Amino acid sequence: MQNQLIVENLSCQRGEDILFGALNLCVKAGDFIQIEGHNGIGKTSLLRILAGLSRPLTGEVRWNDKSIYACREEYYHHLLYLGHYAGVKPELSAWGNLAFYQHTGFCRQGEEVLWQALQKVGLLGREDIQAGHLSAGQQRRIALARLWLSQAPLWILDEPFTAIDKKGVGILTELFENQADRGGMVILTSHQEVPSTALQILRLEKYKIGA
Ligand SMILES: Nc1ncnc2c1ncn2[C@@H]1O[C@H](COP(=O)(O)OP(=O)(O)OP(=O)(O)O)[C@@H](O)[C@H]1O
Repeated sequence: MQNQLIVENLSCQRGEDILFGALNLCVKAGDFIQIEGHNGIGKTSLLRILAGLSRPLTGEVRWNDKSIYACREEYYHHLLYLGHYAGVKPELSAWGNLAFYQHTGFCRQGEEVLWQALQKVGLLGREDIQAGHLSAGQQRRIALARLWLSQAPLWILDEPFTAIDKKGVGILTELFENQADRGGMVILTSHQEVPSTALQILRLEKYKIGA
């Protein structure tokens, strides 16, 4: 069976506000989806619900026909979530961070792929510096380097292009297209245009309560 993420009748409340409701979505192998909408509409809130990090007001998220809360271990094995915070360990080097991720995540193994990942994100030559001493953009690149190691079928990425230059956006977009081509799934948010013809857009505005 191919992997599938099903979202049924999802609604989300934050504070006093219901941000969106009646959201249904079926994400299949090969899908590359951008969640679109203005600041504050609820994109991050939606991604956090899809990643199982917060609960919806109503509705359910299912991975391969099981509630994500009922198959947490399997789901987290299959999911790579990159949120606003890089999730990088400041006391470890770029190399150390990636080696740790390789050890704990669902990853391609071996030093060669780790060097390739460092090269892809432009951190060759800086691999031994403690991450905490690198710039915000360079720390972000350590987080993004995980994408080149990951074998997780589902990638949920909140603003992956933040602090990334135009060339980097092109390289990442190609990686996302490859992930979809090999039967994976990518769901992301972005405030900049994503240069891909494969991209499907989900406009959150459509699910705004009272819209
Ligand atoms: N834990 C919380 N408690 C109360 N309100 C919250 C909480 N988290 C988010 N919000 C509010 O929910 C709304 C949606 O936030 P969210 O971060 O999901 O929007 P977004 O579409 O990702 O925005 P942006 O494009 O600016 O990143 C905002 O008004 C925000 O202030």
